[in-house]
Amino acid sequence: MSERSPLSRRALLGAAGAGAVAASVAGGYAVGATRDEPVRPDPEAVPVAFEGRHQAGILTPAQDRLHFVVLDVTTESRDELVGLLKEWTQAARKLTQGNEVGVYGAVAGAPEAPPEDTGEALGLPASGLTLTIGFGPSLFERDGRARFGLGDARPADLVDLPLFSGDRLEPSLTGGDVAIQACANDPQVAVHAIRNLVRIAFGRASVRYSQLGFGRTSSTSASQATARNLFGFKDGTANVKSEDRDVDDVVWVQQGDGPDWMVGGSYLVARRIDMRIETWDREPLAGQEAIIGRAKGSGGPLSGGDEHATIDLGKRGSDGQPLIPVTSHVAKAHPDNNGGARILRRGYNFVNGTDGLGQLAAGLFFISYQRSPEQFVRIQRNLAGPTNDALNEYLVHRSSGLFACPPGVGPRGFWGETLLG
Ligand SMILES: C=CC1=C(C)c2cc3[nH]c(cc4nc(cc5[nH]c(cc1n2)c(C)c5CCC(=O)O)C(CCC(=O)O)=C4C)c(C)c3C=C
Ligand SMILES: [Fe+2]
Repeated sequence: MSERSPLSRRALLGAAGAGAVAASVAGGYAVGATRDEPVRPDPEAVPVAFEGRHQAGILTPAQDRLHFVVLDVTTESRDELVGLLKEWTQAARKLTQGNEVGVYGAVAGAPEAPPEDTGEALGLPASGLTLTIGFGPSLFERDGRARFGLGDARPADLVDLPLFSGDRLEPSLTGGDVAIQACANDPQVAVHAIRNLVRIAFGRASVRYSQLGFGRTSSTSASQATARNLFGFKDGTANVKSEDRDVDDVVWVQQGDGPDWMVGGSYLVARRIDMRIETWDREPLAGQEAIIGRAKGSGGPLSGGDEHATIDLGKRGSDGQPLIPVTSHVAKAHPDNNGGARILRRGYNFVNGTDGLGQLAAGLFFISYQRSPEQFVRIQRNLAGPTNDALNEYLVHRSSGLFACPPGVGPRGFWGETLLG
């Protein structure tokens, strides 16, 4: 046994505190707590449980940082794919609990060999790290040919998302076989996790693209304050929350929805949406608010009230016009205008430096989870296009991906066991 195993990275370096409060937290709820008693995991000390009925990182209160990676599987051997998923799971178990990858980790191995763990998270706590995996349509079938014997296992609605009006997708940022979402309250912890998982995949899968994110643009628990996006608006106010009565219906695949291996799982949509920041910044305040449909300061709907007041799409001003313009983003995205469709948003701001014109290469890495891809498609169809959502003038959708996230794993299970086990 290595000298540090099974201690956490922080315990290894002698920092106090982390181990003492290592209470187990399942998906953001303390063990024994009811669904009505959300707890806010201490971002520094308390690891989020890796095992459970559902994968963590979906209903878990959204952490502050993201590293999202999409990979293509380069082996065509089912055994090698299963081997990779098992190794990833073993590493993910350790990483999410604040431990190093491998038996000897970063510094306890043979000096002649490259370390098993890359080491940049030594001394850092688990930082609320969650790792969530999803499988793209191309893992099952490519160019009309089944892969890994999975042809019949592909859920009928796991197909590439349709091209929406106004989409300017870059092929290198679109599709992909496997997505892994790392969320943490420390960016170095999220980056370390993805770097080590990618390293483990060497020879079996290669990176298609990855994206760093900061400043969560959605809260997923009523215990969280609403953060702001790069247009300066509170984002996530009307999001589905883990405490909502109907959250299971919105997010988790149920028996009878499709293949049994997805029961307890969820569909992940990822879209890199570039935001025309400089153009937006020239828009007067009242114009910005009319485009969103909410007040910039409080986040309250333009129909009146504070941030969490109910939106009244029918309320009219003295001029007879709806107080929330019909082309505003919230009007177009509202369930009442989308056959009741709702989604759990879990996106992040990003800035990829500046473009060739000196403008911020920034936007929102949109992530949503839903029981069926149709929920997202319905809303996005209503938003997309120049004559629909007024916000579109300031947005460009650059990437698109749909991934089937299997249910959670048990103590001896592995990621994707219900599909490939
Ligand atoms: C297809 C789904 C959605 C995309 C894509 C999307 C992009 C996007 N949104 C904002 C900013 C805000 N969105 C807000 C609300 C909101 N957005 C969606 C869906 C998509 N947004 C929904 C379902 C809702 C809730 C509608 C409702 O029921 O009221 C808000 C308001 C605050 C809030 O409720 O979260 C803002 C602000 C940006 C900047 C963006 C792309 C870059
Ligand atoms: Fe939105």
